[in-house]
Amino acid sequence: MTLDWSAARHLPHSAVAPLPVVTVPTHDALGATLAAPLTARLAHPPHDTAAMDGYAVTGEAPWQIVDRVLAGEVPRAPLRQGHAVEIATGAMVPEGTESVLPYEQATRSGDVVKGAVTSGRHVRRAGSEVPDGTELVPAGARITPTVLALAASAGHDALAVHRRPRVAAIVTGDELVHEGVPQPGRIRDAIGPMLPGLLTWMGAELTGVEHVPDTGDALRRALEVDADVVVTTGASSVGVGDQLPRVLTELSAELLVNGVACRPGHPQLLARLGGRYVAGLPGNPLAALVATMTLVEPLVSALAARPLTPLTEAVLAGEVTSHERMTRLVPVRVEADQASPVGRDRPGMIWGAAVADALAVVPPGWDGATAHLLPLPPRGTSG
Ligand SMILES: Nc1nc2c(c(=O)[nH]1)N[C@H]1C(S)=C(S)[C@@H](COP(=O)(O)OP(=O)(O)OC[C@H]3O[C@@H](n4cnc5c(N)ncnc54)[C@H](O)[C@@H]3O)O[C@H]1N2
Ligand code: MOO
Repeated sequence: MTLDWSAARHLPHSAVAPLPVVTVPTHDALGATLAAPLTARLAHPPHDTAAMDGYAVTGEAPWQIVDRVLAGEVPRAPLRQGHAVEIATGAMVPEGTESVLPYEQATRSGDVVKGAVTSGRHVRRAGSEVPDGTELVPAGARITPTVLALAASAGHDALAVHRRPRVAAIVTGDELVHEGVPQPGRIRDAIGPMLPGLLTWMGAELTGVEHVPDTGDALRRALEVDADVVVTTGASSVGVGDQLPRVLTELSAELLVNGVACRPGHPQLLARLGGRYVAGLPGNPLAALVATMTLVEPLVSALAARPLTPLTEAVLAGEVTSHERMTRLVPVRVEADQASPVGRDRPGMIWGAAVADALAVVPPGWDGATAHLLPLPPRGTSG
């Protein structure tokens, strides 16, 4: 049951329910999804606040300096005409304050200060930025560091969220080594080092990367890990050492995807096993990246109650040939709205993807000018 690439990418969204809603302390909510709109529990600023260091004043200059209020203090009395209170940025201004005169615009002589003010300047009025009860961020948004800052400033100690899906990675392949230059017949593990950053970037919480020998028993034991999703690498094809399809059949797993019509990455699969999902990535590193973006990213979004990540679109420059039956996923650099293939994109090569911004989606028979893009983690601008 090989699926068309686009259908395979959409399938986790239609077949997988979000993780249940839990309430977590705000400081633990980074990366989770808001299960309810984030609303302001208090006005912001909560009180009339000085926006500059200087003098809170009212009426016409000159003013007699009668007091000083620092951030965190409560003014001792309302401000009267002709009076000034020395004030710090962020401090609560006395009732009756019209404006704040910054030090730079003030002329002080003893306890008397003068200067030109515009009425209302440099005072942030209570609730002027956020009235109490305002809906700040809708349900379904990912809790980024700035959403977390907003939640805290809006008075939330706990948030109702769909937590980040917990993902365990299992790397198979008796030929793999994890340090140094491999001996003949062996190869360095490239996928184990790639998965943590990729999974974290897409909003999952990685529980660990386990290296497992190419035996059915070892794989079966490893699949018992406590996680929402188990991502396996290698062992997905039809070779004698390729245990995953056989083990999943023995365990009566429900196969949701078994093969995707794409190049590279066609021997990828998705199964439901007890309360967990198993995503099988092919062993070739570029194929594994394609499968992660095709099945795991939408699966993580679905479990986290987020919409399917929208694809961007760009003009596809250079010589790109389509496959007659398969969707090709081509590493490209993106500048303005133009995507240029970087080459070095054989299934066993990760070089091209390492210098690419996205994978261009080239459907079967494509001969258009533009293509959809699957963005990869940002790589900066180092060329
Ligand atoms: N008779 C067939 N053979 C193959 C088919 C097929 O349809 N019929 N499909 C080919 C395709 S396409 C791919 S992709 C691979 C998938 O193979 P597996 O998922 O079973 O992976 P392995 O056989 O274990 O490894 C394939 C290749 O990748 C290297 N590898 C594996 N893991 C890693 C890793 N963590 N880091 C770096 N490189 C890794 C491994 O040494 C092999 O060279 O099957 C084809 N064969
Ligand atoms: O997934 Mo394979 O070549 O399509 O690497």
